[in-house]
Amino acid sequence: RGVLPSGAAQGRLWQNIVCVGRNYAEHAKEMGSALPAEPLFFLKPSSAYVREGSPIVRPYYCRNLHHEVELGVVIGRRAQAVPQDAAMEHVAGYALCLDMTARDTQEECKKKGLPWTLAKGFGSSCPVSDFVPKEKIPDPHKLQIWLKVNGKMRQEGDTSSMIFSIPYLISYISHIFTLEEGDLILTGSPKGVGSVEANDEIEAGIRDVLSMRFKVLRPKYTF
Ligand SMILES: O=C([O-])CC(=O)C(=O)O
Ligand SMILES: [Mg+2]
Repeated sequence: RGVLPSGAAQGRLWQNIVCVGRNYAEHAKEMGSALPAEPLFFLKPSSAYVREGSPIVRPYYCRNLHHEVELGVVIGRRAQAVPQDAAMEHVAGYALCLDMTARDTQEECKKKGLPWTLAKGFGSSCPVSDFVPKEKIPDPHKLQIWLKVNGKMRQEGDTSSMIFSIPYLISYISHIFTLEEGDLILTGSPKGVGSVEANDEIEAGIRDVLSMRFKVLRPKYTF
């Protein structure tokens, strides 16, 4: 229906954060990864959200914090084992998201065959923009998403280049677990991911729709 998710309306933001990896061929290539035959998923805790005005904090164990700009899809209605052709009825709208990644930690996890939680799920790893109701986005596969660091363009991608489409992803995920109102799906990063340092300013946007800014802080604690 395009209604604002109730949690978001109360400033509580989203629920589950489901991330898709390697959904753009050129990003898979820059990471040295093979193209996925099936979608790759991981989760972030809902406490990973940050909104504009709050900083992105590099986790203490990370020496190489990377930005990834991604289109977020906000679920508006419970989706359990939905077919692709009905999947978009479960979408309330969109948000721009950053999948902040401890890249050095992720490399270690990959080498050891360990899960990516430390690399992807730390507090403030999911900056999100304002909610955009779906009525404002006639075709989510025709959006240009971009990201600048300190005013310099780093990422420019077109959502038409996604390997797996939004209805395919919703249907696929909904056959694994139930998606609920307020859940957010990060649809993967285009190429151009790279490092950010303390005090850098990240600005990102969906062309002609919105933009957002976040500052990067050094870790509060070191062990
Ligand atoms: O860490 C990665 O490269 C996987 C990922 O999140 C993406 O492709 O957006
Ligand atoms: Mg990502």
